[in-house]
Amino acid sequence: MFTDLLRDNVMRNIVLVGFMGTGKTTVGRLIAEKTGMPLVDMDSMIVKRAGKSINEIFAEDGEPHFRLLERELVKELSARSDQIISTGGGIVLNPENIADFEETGLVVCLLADAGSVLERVRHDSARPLLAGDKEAKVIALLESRKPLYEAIAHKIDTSGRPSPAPTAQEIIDLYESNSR
Ligand SMILES: Nc1ncnc2c1ncn2[C@@H]1O[C@H](COP(=O)(O)OP(=O)(O)OP(=O)(O)O)[C@@H](O)[C@H]1O
Ligand SMILES: O=C(O)C1=C[C@@H](O)[C@@H](O)[C@H](O)C1
Ligand SMILES: [Mg+2]
Repeated sequence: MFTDLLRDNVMRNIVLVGFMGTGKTTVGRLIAEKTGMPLVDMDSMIVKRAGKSINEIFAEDGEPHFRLLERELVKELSARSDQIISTGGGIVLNPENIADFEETGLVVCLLADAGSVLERVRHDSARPLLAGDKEAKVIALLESRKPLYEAIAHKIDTSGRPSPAPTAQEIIDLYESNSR
């Protein structure tokens, strides 16, 4: 009985993790469109609930407060099923977040090399951790977080892929083969 419940629930969510600019939001949106499952973009939900931007949360309340908001939202979302969840890039910083998501979903890590990330986030100033010398920050942060992203079992390297569509389809195929 218990194993039946576990088996029924184990692949219910699709959770996208990865560094900034790897395409979690964009690919999540496409998967939601193709499958009809609802999308929860964690950054957008945090912004909506806080009533201020991520830049404002970091500047006014500090990064530790943002990580707490993320942690609370992970607990809430991992208790639900049948959603696509696009996480923020720093979700891997707390291993409890990944453990919780793995309980009820397929966790997929999107990877991209520094050049591809820079190309994708070049004109965007909504990411406080990349303020200032964007190139230096991407290279340093990507390097320091690499082991955390590499530790995720399912990974897709999106480097040099001009379109998010093949990545979305790959994830849908993986989800379907894991749900069978
Ligand atoms: N192959 C690709 N896959 C996904 N996104 C791509 C790809 N090529 C270019 N992009 C573009 O990269 C940009 C950044 O993607 P997106 O905002 O989805 O990243 P993210 O992983 O959600 O970042 P963050 O962690 O900061 O929320 C988007 O404008 C998207 O259109
Ligand atoms: O990689 C990170 O630490 C972040 C990524 C974004 O998605 C946002 O969650 C925020 O800008 C922090
Ligand atoms: Mg995003």
